[in-house]
Parts: sequence; structure tokens; C-alpha cells
Amino acid sequence: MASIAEYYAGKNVLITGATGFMGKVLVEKLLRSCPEVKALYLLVRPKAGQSMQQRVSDMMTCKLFDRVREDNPDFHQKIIPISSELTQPGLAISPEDVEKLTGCIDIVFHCAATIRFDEPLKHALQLNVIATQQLLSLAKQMHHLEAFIHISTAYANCNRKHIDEVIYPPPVEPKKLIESLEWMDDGIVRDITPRLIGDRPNTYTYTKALAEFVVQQEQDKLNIAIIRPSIVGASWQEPFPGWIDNFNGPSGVFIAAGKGILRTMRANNDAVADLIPVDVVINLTLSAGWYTAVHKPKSALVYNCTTGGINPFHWGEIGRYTHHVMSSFKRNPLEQAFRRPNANITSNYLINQYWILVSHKFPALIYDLFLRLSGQKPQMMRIFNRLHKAISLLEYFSSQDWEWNSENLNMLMSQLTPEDRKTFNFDVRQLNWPEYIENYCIGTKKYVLNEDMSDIPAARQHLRKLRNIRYTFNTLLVVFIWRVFIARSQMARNIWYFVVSLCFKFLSYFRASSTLTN
Ligand SMILES: CCCCCCCCCCCCCCCCCC(=O)SCCNC(=O)CCNC(=O)[C@H](O)C(C)(C)COP(=O)(O)OP(=O)(O)OC[C@H]1O[C@@H](n2cnc3c(N)ncnc32)[C@H](O)[C@@H]1OP(=O)(O)O
Ligand SMILES: NC(=O)C1=CN([C@@H]2O[C@H](COP(=O)(O)OP(=O)(O)OC[C@H]3O[C@@H](n4cnc5c(N)ncnc54)[C@H](OP(=O)(O)O)[C@@H]3O)[C@@H](O)[C@H]2O)C=CC1
Repeated sequence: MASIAEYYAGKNVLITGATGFMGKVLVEKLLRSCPEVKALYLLVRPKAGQSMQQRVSDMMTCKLFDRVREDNPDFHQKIIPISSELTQPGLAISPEDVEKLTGCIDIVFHCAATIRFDEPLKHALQLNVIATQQLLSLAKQMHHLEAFIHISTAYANCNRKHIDEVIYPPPVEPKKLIESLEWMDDGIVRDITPRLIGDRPNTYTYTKALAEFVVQQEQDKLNIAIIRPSIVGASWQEPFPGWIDNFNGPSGVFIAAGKGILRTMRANNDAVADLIPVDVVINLTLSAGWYTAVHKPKSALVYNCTTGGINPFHWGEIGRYTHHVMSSFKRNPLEQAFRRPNANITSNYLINQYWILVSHKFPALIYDLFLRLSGQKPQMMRIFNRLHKAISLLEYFSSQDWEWNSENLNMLMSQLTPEDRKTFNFDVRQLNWPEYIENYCIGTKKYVLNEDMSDIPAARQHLRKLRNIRYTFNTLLVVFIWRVFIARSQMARNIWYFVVSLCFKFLSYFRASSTLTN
């Protein structure tokens, strides 16, 4: 039987969401590990004043593609951007492009989605569900399509505690929901959203569950697989450790903690932090593509791509117990930190609120006062308000535990040749968490914030300066409180005079004894 790279040789692959975090890693891995792949057709939209060609060219200059560039400097010739806006009818693909795609595509990877937790329902539905439906319609017209791989999320069914590798009945029939939202204005949709999403925390997980159902409905006509990754983090090994390019999920939290802005967060120390490295997800996705096309399973196979049941790691280990994130940022500090990194995780609401007041709001207030007095625009309170909003949306995922079944993942691993198991490694039993978290933190510094590692001595110096400011501030605060206290209490005054006279006596004794020894 053909190995994975042999299978992809000569194939035309269609990818949505290629400019996104996971899409980029998918494109890179296909080009690097399946060098005989014929062409990658990427559905891309123009954005922020950049044409789609410009965006794809920029993407290929990214450091992520260094290894591919080394192996094959002409790799860009295999990349064919296709203009497409997924929220438009027919995905806004030109008739000529539709003809081209239907005539040549062998396999589709559907990664595009809105992953924002606060996305208005109509837009999330448009992109995550209706666009998926339209892509499936396009896929059905493709003459040689062998597999359709849909990227979902392990949290699509986060209203359940135990999640099997099955597609659960949708919370509502997607067609009915689409029809009824069509005539409603945005205000009405906003008002009824909480009722609609029910026991799910946001429109993202709700629409991803609906999308799974939409995909499942086509399982008789297409060879389908659904990949459900949990919280996708920086790369573990490939193309190099620690690659990450966004502030989503834990990355933003780590950066905020490294910058000394985030000092407290609500999470369950004993709950599993189900992080999954992006290269693992992509290796599984490509393997699933191969298996689906070659073995043509009778119904859509779902692959839960998680770490909790295989190699568990807990929120407490990231924060309080071993201070992985904190110690990493102390060794490799971020530039221009607001305070020294020192974040704590607590599951207690009141304790968290207390620390938010003392360690977030109070310093922000003082800093903004300083900015105001020095004629600058205050900004810290605004930053903290945004941080609190982001964290409140993430806490749902850091405060609970889920159990995911991974039978299909294990089955797939057993189908791989020993060589493919190495090239497309998704065996997370070998993942060393402390090392991974260290590389993750360094990755946020290097690739998200674009900071130079050679600036670390200056960043350390800045942390020392912050420590001295803190000591000075604390001393002044103690003296100030004590002075206020002394002014009001005879007993405090007596204690104060006693301590001062003791110090004075000690000093005189010390001076006398040193004179004697001289
Ligand atoms: C140490 C101890 C602590 C350890 C505990 C760690 C606990 C972590 C818990 C993580 C749980 C994650 C759960 C995820 C589970 C679901 C996984 C998936 O399926 S789906 C995948 C998961 N999906 C997600 O994770 C999506 C979640 N995110 C969201 O939904 C939204 O970002 C938002 C609603 C939170 C904020 O919306 P909004 O306020 O509108 O803000 P925007 O986003 O629009 O950003 C505006 C600008 O700010 C920039 N920037 C951002 N952060 C930072 C930062 N920290 N600094 C600096 N800058 C930052 C940003 O680049 C942007 O710049 P520009 O482009 O304008 O120049
Ligand atoms: N990141 C994570 O932790 C997890 C992600 N997932 C799933 O993985 C997939 C990829 O996620 P990730 O890479 O992190 O997401 P990103 O937000 O990084 O990427 C989203 C991609 O979708 C594209 N896209 C969004 N809207 C449109 C549109 N209207 N028309 C055309 N393209 C559009 C974006 O293009 P553009 O650059 O033009 O905006 C981008 O390429 C998603 O399906 C997500 O649900 C699942 C679990 C966890």
C-alpha cells in the first residue's frame, strides 16, 4: 500500500483557511513531507488592502517556510491562489475557477472558520455553517474527489463531559435556523442568541457543532473525515519547536503573563489543560486524508485530537505548581514588561476578584495617573478591560474537564507504516510538557512579538529595574501607612520609638565595638 507521501504525489489539493494559523502549517507540511504533490489550490480573500496574490506571497516569505525554501526554492510554483470570499454566494469563486477546481481537485481540507468566541451568531453561522455547506456542494461537483477533510473542534460538543468520536445530533436543524435568522435583524438575533446556544458557551462552539452535522449529511456522497483538535498551541517539533503566530487561546494568556500584565486568572488547577501542538494536528489531518481516500470508510470518521486521555497536563502545572510559564519568561523575558512576570491561577472567584483589584486595577490606576501627570494619554485601564473581557471568555475552558475518546486516532496510528509514523508523528505520549511549554513561551517572544533573542540581557535589566521600583514602592508604602498609623495611636508611637531606640542602641554598640577592634 502507498505511503502517505506516495499517496499525495501527483495530487491536486484544495485548502481553505490557508492564511490562518493551522492552514499555514498544513501547506508547509504538505510541501515539505510530500514534495511530489502536484499543486495546492488555496481559497484566499483580499484583506486589509492587500490582494490575495500579495497575501499568499507574503505568507510564503514567512519563517515557517524556511525549511521548504531550503529543500525547494521554487516551491511557490506549486501554490495556486484562488480568489474566494467564503461568506458570499457560491463562495465568490469565478466560473472559470469553479471549472478548474471541479476538473482537477483530488482532496479538500476545510480549515477556514471564524474562531472568535464573541462573533455575532449570523456571521458565525454564515462562515462556519453556510460556507461549509457551499464548499460541500462544490466538492460534490468535483470529478475526481477522493476525500473531504473537515476541521472541527474538540469543544463542538463541550456541553457534554464525555465526548465520543461520533457526530451528535445538532442542537437545532441547521436549515431551519438559517431560514429563520434570514429575516431577523441583527438586534433580534443578538437578543435570542443566549437562548439558542443554550448550554454552549459561545456562538463558535455552537456553529461548529452545526457544521459537523452539515458535513455528516453528505457522507453517502463523499469520503469524509472530521478532525477535532482541542486547544491548538505552538508547534512541538515541526518545522521547528515553538512556532506560533497569534494571540488566540493560551498564547495571548502566556504573553499577557510574560509582560507582567496578567497576574491572576481563574482556572481549575486540577483540570486537564488539553493543549495540542499544531504540528500534531496537521500530521493527523494529513494521515486522515490519506486513510479516507485510500480506505474509503463507509461513514464519516471523527478523530478526537486531544492530549488529556493520553498524556495529561494540568492548568496547575502551567501556573502554580512548577511555574513553567513564569520561570520561562524569567529566563527569557519579554521586552518592556509592565511588571515582573508573576501570575497565579486560582479556582476561587472571590480570591481572583481580590487579586484583580490589587494586582490589575490598582497598578493600572497608578500607571494611568502617572501617564496623565506626565502629559500622556492614559491607556493601562483600557488594556486591562480588554484583558478581562478576553479572559472571561476563556475561563469556561480552563475551569472544567472533558474526556475525549480517541479510538479512531489509535486505529489510524496502527495503520501507518513505521516510517510514516515518524514523518507524520501524532503520538503525543512522547511529548515532554515542561520542554514544550518552554519552547512555546520562547515562540511567542520570537514569532508573535517578533522580539530578538539578542535583546534578552536588556530585557533582564528592565526586569531588575522593575524589581527595584517595586521594592522602593513597597518601602514607601509601608513608611506611609506606618506614619498615618503613628499619627493616630499612642501605642503605635510607643512601638515606633522603641524600635527606633533599639536600632540606635544597636548602631552605637556596633560603632563602639568596631572602634575597640581597631
Ligand atoms: C501563566 C499562567 C496562566 C496560564 C493559564 C492559561 C489559561 C488559558 C486558557 C485558554 C483556554 C483556551 C480555550 C480555547 C478552546 C477552544 C479551542 C477552539 O476550538 S478555537 C480556537 C480558540 N479561539 C480563540 O482562542 C479565540 C479567542 N479570542 C477571541 O474570541 C477574541 O480575541 C476576544 C473576544 C477574546 C477578544 O476580542 P477583541 O478584544 O476584539 O480583540 P482581538 O482578538 O480582535 O484583538 C485585537 C488586537 O489585539 C491584539 N491582541 C490580542 N491579544 C493580545 C495580547 N494578549 N497582547 C497583545 N496584543 C493582543 C490582536 O493581535 C489584535 O491586533 P490587531 O490585529 O488589531 O493589530
Ligand atoms: N486555533 C485553535 O485553537 C483551534 C482551531 N480549530 C479549528 O481549526 C481551524 C483553523 O483554525 P485557525 O487556523 O486557528 O484559525 P485562524 O483564525 O488562524 O484562520 C482562519 C482562516 O479562515 C479564513 N477565513 C476566515 N473568514 C474567511 C472568509 N470570509 N473567506 C475566506 N477565508 C476566511 C482566514 O482567512 P483570512 O486570513 O483572510 O482572515 C484564515 O485563513 C478552524 O476550523 C478552527 O475551528 C479547532 C480547535 C482549536
